[in-house]
Amino acid sequence: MSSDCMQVIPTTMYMRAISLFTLSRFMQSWRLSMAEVVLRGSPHVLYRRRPALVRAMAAEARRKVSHVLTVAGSDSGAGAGIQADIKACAAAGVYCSSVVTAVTAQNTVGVQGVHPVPEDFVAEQLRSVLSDMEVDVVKTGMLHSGSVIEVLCSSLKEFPVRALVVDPVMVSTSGDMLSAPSTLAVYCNKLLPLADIVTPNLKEASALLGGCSLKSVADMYSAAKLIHSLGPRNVLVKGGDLPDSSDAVDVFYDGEKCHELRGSRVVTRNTHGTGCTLASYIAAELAKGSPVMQAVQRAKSYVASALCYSKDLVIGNGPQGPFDHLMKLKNHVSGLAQKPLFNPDDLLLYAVTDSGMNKKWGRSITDAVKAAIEGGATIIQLREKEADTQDFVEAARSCLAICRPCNVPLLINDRVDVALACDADGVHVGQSDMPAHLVRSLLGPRKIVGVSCKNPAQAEQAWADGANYIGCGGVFPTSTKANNPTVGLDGLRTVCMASKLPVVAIGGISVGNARSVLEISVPNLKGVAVVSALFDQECIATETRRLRSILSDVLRT
Ligand SMILES: Cc1ncc(COP(=O)(O)OP(=O)(O)O)c(N)n1
Ligand SMILES: Cc1nc(C(=O)O)sc1CCOP(=O)(O)O
Ligand SMILES: [Mg+2]
Repeated sequence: MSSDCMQVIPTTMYMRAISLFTLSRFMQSWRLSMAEVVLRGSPHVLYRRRPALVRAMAAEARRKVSHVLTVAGSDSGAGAGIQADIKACAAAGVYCSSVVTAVTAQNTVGVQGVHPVPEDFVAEQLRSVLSDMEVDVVKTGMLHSGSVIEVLCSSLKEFPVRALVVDPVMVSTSGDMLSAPSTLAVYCNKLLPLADIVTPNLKEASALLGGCSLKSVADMYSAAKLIHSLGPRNVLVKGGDLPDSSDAVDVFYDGEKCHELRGSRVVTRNTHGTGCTLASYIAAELAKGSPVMQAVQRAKSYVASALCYSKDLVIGNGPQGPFDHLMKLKNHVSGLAQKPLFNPDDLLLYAVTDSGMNKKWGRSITDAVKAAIEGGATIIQLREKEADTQDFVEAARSCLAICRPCNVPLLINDRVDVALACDADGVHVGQSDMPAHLVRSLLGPRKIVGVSCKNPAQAEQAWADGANYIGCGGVFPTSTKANNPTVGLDGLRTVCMASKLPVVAIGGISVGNARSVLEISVPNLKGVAVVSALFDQECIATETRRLRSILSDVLRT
């Protein structure tokens, strides 16, 4: 092939992959004028003159796909291993390539055979993927021998990636050994020091620590710290097998602090592959750019939802079935792709309804919600303390029909059942309502969960429980909520500074004092939540407009 030919073929392919947007951004960064592009004419001429530019443009176009490489064993039953990893990444919307370390014959009964792939062929697969594709994150599963681990470590040195997630698979959930005992030392000495996060279950944590017994959450704290001292940046010790616990408790240690992550235990036989799935989902979230703790929370919440959806699946006759990674694929995943995640800016003017006030002014809840949206409310919460369940569900459905076309999220106060029944956008709970981690696991990862917090400890817990935002109050005294302690502007500032989540201030806020609230100028204070300032007024739309204009004004200055 002539050198001209070699240039023309890749150029045409590259140019097809590049959007006009990418082209214009590159024209800016390469100081290339449109005249130059036009004068240089066809793509292959551009490539011949400025090959580095065209290659960089193509790389930019390619980087748009987040990519996890799983290095693991194949599970013929497809509940765990490579097959689970690919499905979990697909569910997270991330591309997943695979290097197979072993082929196993297994089903819902157990592991009938393991056929290891020779390490030089593992090395060849690694080279094929890593030398060609832009892998963001590598996730490891079954690594059956010390030499396979060594091969992986040297590949990672040659082709560094953004993060390494190590699921130290040594024993299958059915109790079968999946890696030789001699691999342990290589895991500890070579692989763990490279890991961004390692995710052992109780048996694996015990094996990594020389066989100590782990029987309580306190033991898990100690194990997490000891494993951290082996070199990984973060450790997640999974407590799914902890005896006598109605909750699934995991302990996450980031080198500074241990966090207890609680989720409700889903009673099902279909748990085969939960470890692989969790680690892969963490890898997928890291590949998309999530911070580690957020990646762990999202992965936990995904696994909890997948287990719920799979609890009655009947696949195979053995004691441990697989679960359904691509749950609700038909009607849900396509919807998820379009539905944006929670946007903290929506907290700006948070309107909370009150049926007593609506009754006083002779309005329906739908008219009140319509007026608040017309005036510029950015999120609505239905707080119906007295309503019968049936009436509440009906009202929520009618309000959703108003909010959805306006892209205004609708949350339900206290009542997860009502939110589920009408497919609301989320739920707000207080300290004595359903615990936020349960709300999160019942609603799944894509709904909004808000928690009322009056102090830093509650704010920290809300974050660990997987909430999206916190409500902090009462900022000022209020007659809308009885016996509500006031935290004042100082208390609000203290909570905002401690909170890793966005905050909305609540309690006694009105057009007269809203400016002083936003002016405490803490970046994660995103807005104000109000009841009487909007709904105990003659004209809701007018009052909402006044408040909105004050808030927008403070944000501009
Ligand atoms: C945005 C927002 N913040 C706080 C609350 C109060 O919730 P809670 O403490 O559960 O009290 P009730 O509203 O249920 O009486 C809220 N509803 N919204
Ligand atoms: C529902 C609620 N929660 C509060 C808290 O402090 O958590 S204060 C409050 C009532 C807010 O009503 P108004 O805007 O009329 O003062
Ligand atoms: Mg409540």
